[in-house]
Amino acid sequence: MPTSMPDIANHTTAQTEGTLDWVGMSNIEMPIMVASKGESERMVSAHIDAFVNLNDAQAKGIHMSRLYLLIDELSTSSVLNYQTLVALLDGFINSHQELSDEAKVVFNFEYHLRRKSLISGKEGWKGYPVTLTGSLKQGKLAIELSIEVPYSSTCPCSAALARQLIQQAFQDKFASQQDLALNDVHEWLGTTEGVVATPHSQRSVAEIKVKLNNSIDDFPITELVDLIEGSLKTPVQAAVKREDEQEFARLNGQNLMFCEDAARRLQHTMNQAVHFDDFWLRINHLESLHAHDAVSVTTKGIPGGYQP
Ligand SMILES: Nc1nc2c(ncn2[C@@H]2O[C@H](COP(=O)(O)OP(=O)(O)OP(=O)(O)O)[C@@H](O)[C@H]2O)c(=O)[nH]1
Repeated sequence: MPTSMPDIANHTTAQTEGTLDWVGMSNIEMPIMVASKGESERMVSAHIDAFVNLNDAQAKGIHMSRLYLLIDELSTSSVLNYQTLVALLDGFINSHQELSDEAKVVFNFEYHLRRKSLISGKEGWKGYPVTLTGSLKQGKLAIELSIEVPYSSTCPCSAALARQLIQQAFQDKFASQQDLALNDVHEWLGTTEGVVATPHSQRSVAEIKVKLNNSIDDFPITELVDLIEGSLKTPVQAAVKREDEQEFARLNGQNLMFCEDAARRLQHTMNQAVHFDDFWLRINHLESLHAHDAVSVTTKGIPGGYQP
């Protein structure tokens, strides 16, 4: 490297002095090997944000290349797990000794899991948007896992209204008949005149964030997905045969929910999951009745924890 190259970051001072909360890079694209509990390590295509604070009010700027190269080393020679995420944050701060004492890194990626069909025994891939965030602020480490889980929700109000129409249609059809033949009713129920109305369902998304503590070695991505899908009961499906679709219809009918119901279910489940220090969740029902969404938000509610 020629010795005469200007080094603005080191040899100039700020035009206007001031400390900054975060300085760094956003949307760095890199392949990253991710270690998740119970899964083989796998490569994901990550979009990464990397930051340190700028504590020196006069310094021109941080050394972005140092942050980039530390992440690059993780990408090419290591695996992302709890320990390497913490080491990365330490590396950010150590590489900026006179400038920074806080660090933050955010990994966004799609994580694919094999998911089983409801009845047929088939399997298929489902991709879940995952965000892993690590920060070291005032010596305090925070590691957070957030995930989005799509599912189906059927409106309980619409179901009740549809049932009423079905009852009315039954009345209209059979009220005048003296001897009701079981076969006639059975056959009629199998027609669109019998089930004259169907409730509306919607693609819904549970967004959930959890604080991880250092008792965790590997990121519990699958565990979190299983908890959420097991609680809601109607996750969207990958491989579907007719028997799976029928079971999905039954599960939807037996798990009618407003966005409040879904949030309370997950709240209950997450309160039982003792090894997550804190949680935040947002339920989004992408309505098919309305053009807008029905939304509910809740947290564990611990002092100093997540805010709604
Ligand atoms: N701090 C800062 N750097 C930027 C920005 N935009 C681009 N860069 C570039 O990031 C590059 C890397 O900066 P440094 O990490 O200081 O590079 P370097 O001086 O070769 O590396 P060291 O010798 O380790 O300090 C420089 O070429 C900067 O111009 C910005 O907004 N802020």
